[in-house]
Amino acid sequence: MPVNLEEMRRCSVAVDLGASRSRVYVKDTGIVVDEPSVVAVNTRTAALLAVGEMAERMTGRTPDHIRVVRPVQGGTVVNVDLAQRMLRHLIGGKLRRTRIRRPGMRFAACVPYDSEPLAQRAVRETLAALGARRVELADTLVCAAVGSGLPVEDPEATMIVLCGAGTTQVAVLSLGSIVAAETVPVGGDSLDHAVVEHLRGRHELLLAHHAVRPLRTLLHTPGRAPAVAEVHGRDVRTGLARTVAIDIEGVRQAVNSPLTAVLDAIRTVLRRCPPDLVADLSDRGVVLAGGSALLTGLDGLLSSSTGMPVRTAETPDTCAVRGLGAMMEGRVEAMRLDPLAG
Ligand SMILES: Nc1ncnc2c1ncn2[C@@H]1O[C@H](COP(=O)(O)OP(=O)(O)OP(=O)(O)O)[C@@H](O)[C@H]1O
Repeated sequence: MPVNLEEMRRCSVAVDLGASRSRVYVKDTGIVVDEPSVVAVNTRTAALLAVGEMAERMTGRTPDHIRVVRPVQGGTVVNVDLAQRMLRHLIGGKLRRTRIRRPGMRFAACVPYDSEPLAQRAVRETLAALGARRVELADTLVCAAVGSGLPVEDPEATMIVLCGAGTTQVAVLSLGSIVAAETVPVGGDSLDHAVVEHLRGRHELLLAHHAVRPLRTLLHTPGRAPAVAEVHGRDVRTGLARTVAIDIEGVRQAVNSPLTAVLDAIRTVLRRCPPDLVADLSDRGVVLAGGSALLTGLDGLLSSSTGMPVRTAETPDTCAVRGLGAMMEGRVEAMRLDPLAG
């Protein structure tokens, strides 16, 4: 999906609808929304009870008549109605406070490079309900590369690994387009799942998904992390609350295991690239973006496994929406490839 930079410059609101978080960037203002893509609904009345952070805090704690729903999965809007209502609440009056004129508002949105036409239509429909007269779409990978400060329009290769909640996308870009790309269904959610399964198998302890987050901060480079940590959960057999001392190295190994799919994806993309571009990459290395790029030690793991330099983008979680914002604000110059005369 080639990005039309001319059309992008006419947009005033950029949206990145992620499985984990939704982000909205307003031209010349910056990010105005960065909240979990979660809604809580009363199943009896269909009323929306909470959105964003508030709805996420309700996960796993609701009575029968309240359902916590994620309207976006794997970068695809799976429930257009709830996604519209969620965004309307998250954006609220924020656009009114900017200089954006409502009639004729143009939106830009990023979608996975391999998204189906139906999935693209779902994004357009979602944003139309917010008053978008026109929606320009761009590849999330290209947006994240721009947001990471990569010179994507240059005739040199850049590699980006975008680690989200549900998926990881790997691509080599050159001249503003994707040369080769691969997606694997491994992201922050599967890493959390691996930790939960490890504790259930090794320690017979059931851990709530939100309780995994504090454990991540312990996964520092070997040598500096504590060897053991105390974790509170529920005993699998008795159902009673229990505290166990867990071995951090075991947790680290459990997290590393799904990451082999990411390494395979990197190798596949490299194999599909022309040798000249692979040579560029051995100098330039790989840039990690997406929220899961914040996982401590991920850059070191990928670097030691691929032999290439790996750096994590600055604020990797918001790269994609900031990249869209840079395109809207005209901060990305396309390389002119006009046909030569004669
Ligand atoms: N400090 C951190 N350490 C490790 N993982 C983190 C950290 N902060 C966020 N994450 C993980 O990053 C993921 C969210 O990343 P991101 O915001 O890029 O996802 P998304 O764009 O909503 O998802 P997707 O790209 O799959 O649609 C979550 O799984 C979250 O657990």
